[in-house]
Amino acid sequence: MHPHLKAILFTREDIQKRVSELAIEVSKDYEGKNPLVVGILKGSIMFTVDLLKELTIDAEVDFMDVSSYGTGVSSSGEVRILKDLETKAEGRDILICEDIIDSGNTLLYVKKLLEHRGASSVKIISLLDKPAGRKVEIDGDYIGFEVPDEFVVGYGIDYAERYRHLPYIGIFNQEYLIKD
Ligand SMILES: O=P(O)(O)OC[C@H]1O[C@H](OP(=O)(O)OP(=O)(O)O)[C@H](O)[C@@H]1O
Ligand code: HPA
Ligand SMILES: [Mg+2]
Repeated sequence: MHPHLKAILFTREDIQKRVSELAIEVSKDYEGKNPLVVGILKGSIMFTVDLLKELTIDAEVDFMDVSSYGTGVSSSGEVRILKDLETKAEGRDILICEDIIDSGNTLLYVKKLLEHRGASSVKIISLLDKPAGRKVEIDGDYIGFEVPDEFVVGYGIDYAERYRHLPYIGIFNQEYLIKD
């Protein structure tokens, strides 16, 4: 385990197993459709790629980069688009692919935006859900795991851009917070 973590929540194997289960569910629900999977950079990189590899339906992928955390551990509430989709959302069945739903600010913003652009349907898949963090009303349609009210990192998820490379997900030890 990385020395800056307090505990491991989900091992590489736990994640692989759950991603496969989610891919089966998604493939069944989107049978005969050609969904646009929208990965939200950067936290969802590993999840988006691993999920795509296991889908048994035709799917396309595109990415949006949105950010609201900076170097802190709580959402600023202000969501900024750093990179927009290259694909037209209009008329598409969109599956937003996220790593974590915490306050809900990011997903509420992205979901509303894609609906506004005329998507036929917009659903959310998130590997993690932290219900205790919620500040706005939004739910995922597919959730991998629920997590406690702790700051988690690994498998794409960062604290101040660190720990994304870890193949497992754990609880960040806040003794290692960067103080400025
Ligand atoms: O529900 P919320 O409180 O909005 O938090 C969830 C979002 O915050 C994190 O992204 P961040 O803005 O840190 O950017 P990153 O994905 O590049 O790390 C995470 O990857 C989610 O996208
Ligand atoms: O628990 C978290 N960890 C890392 N990034 C996050 N963004 C929202 N919640 C979290
Ligand atoms: Mg982040």
